[in-house]
Amino acid sequence: MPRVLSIAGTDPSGGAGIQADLKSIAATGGYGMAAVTALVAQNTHGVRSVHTPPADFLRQQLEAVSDDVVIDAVKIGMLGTAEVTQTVTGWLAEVRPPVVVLDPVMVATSGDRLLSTGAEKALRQLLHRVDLVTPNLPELAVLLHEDPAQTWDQALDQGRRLAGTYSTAVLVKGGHLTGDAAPDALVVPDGGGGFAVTEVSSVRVATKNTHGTGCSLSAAMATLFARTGNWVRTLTAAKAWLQETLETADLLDVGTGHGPVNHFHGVWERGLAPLPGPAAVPGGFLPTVGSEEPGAEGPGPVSTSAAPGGSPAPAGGWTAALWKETAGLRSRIDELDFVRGLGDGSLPQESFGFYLTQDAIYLRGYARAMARASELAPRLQEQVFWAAGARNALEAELDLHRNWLGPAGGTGVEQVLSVPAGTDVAAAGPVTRGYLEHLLARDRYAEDRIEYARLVGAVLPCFWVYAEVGARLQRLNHTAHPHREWLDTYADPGFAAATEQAVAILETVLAGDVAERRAAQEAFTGSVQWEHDFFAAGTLP
Ligand SMILES: Nc1ncnc2c1ncn2[C@@H]1O[C@H](COP(=O)(O)OP(=O)(O)OP(=O)(O)O)[C@@H](O)[C@H]1O
Ligand SMILES: Cc1ncc(CO)c(N)n1
Repeated sequence: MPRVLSIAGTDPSGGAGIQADLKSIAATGGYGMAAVTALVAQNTHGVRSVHTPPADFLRQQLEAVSDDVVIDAVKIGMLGTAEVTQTVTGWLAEVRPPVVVLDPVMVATSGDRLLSTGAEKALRQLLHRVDLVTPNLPELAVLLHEDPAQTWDQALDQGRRLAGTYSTAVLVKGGHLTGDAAPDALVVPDGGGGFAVTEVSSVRVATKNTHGTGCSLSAAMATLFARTGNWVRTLTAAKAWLQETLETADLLDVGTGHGPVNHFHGVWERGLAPLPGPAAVPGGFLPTVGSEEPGAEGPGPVSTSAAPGGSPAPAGGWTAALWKETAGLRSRIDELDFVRGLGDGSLPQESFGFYLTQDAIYLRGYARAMARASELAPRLQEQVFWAAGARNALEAELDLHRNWLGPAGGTGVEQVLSVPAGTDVAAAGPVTRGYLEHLLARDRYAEDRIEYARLVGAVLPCFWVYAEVGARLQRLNHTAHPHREWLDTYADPGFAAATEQAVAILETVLAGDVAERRAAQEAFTGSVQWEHDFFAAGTLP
């Protein structure tokens, strides 16, 4: 568990500053520590007064930690004075923690100043020493000596200038803009004068309880980066978590002004289940890498770095539980003659040919199920993801079938593909038919959101079981394996990354209400059973 140190001011009402940081670090899977820069008498209405202990005493706090504890990440918040800022800069130079995130706190949500004007110069020096800086729009403007951005494009431009000036990654935060979205973007200098810009947007939550969102987000970023080593993943996960804390903020009853966010709601809702492993992306927010240029290929807009040869991890407690629940069924899949034969290359050609022809029929229906999921998706990123998934099943995966079967077998595939979509396919075996009926049984549920939950559960095993089987079989692989191309497709890191995104969407759906959860769980378990039957049928040409 990463050991994360917050260096910040206090909020005795618990919503911002160090108190928020400790909650955020814990909620996102870190061990939280804290050194206090300033004692702030504040509540949900504003700041009453600030007491700054001697800078030398801050130095003693910092050394007490670093002399004893290995620090995996640092989050810096309110600094208050130039002397405090210089103390932190000096300590960082000696200790060199691996990750430093700076939230350049200048003004509280309430409008109260939290950084003396004389300290801005010292803050600029500190900027050279940090890995990520997370200014809100007014802070971004002050750091650049410019006027605050009025539009998101201006904000991104300013983000690029700040990143260029200080050679540091910048998280541009759109929380202060108006509109339906709460966009954020990571701007990372590429070393050659350019920038990689990754936008992660969420739907703006209608709540006045936003006290401490900036503190909470930056502490979560420090923690999640220590866990993932990847800024894009970190932002994706942090935003998904922050969104959940904002969506449930009104359930708290803390103060009568701008109340705090609900740091632990999602964590507790999931029943204190184990946190996702470093490879998992919790929540349903799918990043668009290079916002200027949406990903054109592959099932998802982004290719993250699932470990080659490993199968995708659950995205959180719900998917972990479901994955575990189907462990018995999945191990029966591994023991099937068909799957063993695929693994050791002994599978007869006719069996593989029969399987591929059935699979070609299946893929067309499967693509329809994903297209329907795209139609019903409540969030833009999911709409894009399922649409891309449908296209990928029809193009990349079907091409594999055509190529593999070659001209002779290909005739069979072309024949089944020439039948109009949605009509009865004479060549479909009973299992193919059954599986497709399960996937496309759309009229059983009246409400769209329930049908969406059911579809997400139903299509998921085809990603997840295949990514797992693909990864496992490839580990057994010999160089001249007859089904190598097939194994390569499903053991591909791009496929694993798409699977991770699909699993993250499933996690979001499962975290919905009981009806959504039940629909997704039943559909998922049903599809794992169908996957088993589909492979089992493959041995009977
Ligand atoms: N109403 C909202 N709904 C969804 N996300 C929000 C909302 N308000 C803020 N955010 C998100 O919270 C994070 C912090 O945003 P903001 O730009 O407000 O920072 P800040 O001003 O530093 O925060 P603070 O209120 O702690 O000073 C950003 O990720 C932003 O997109
Ligand atoms: C101590 C502290 N840090 C940061 C903020 C910004 O919200 C605040 N209100 N208080």
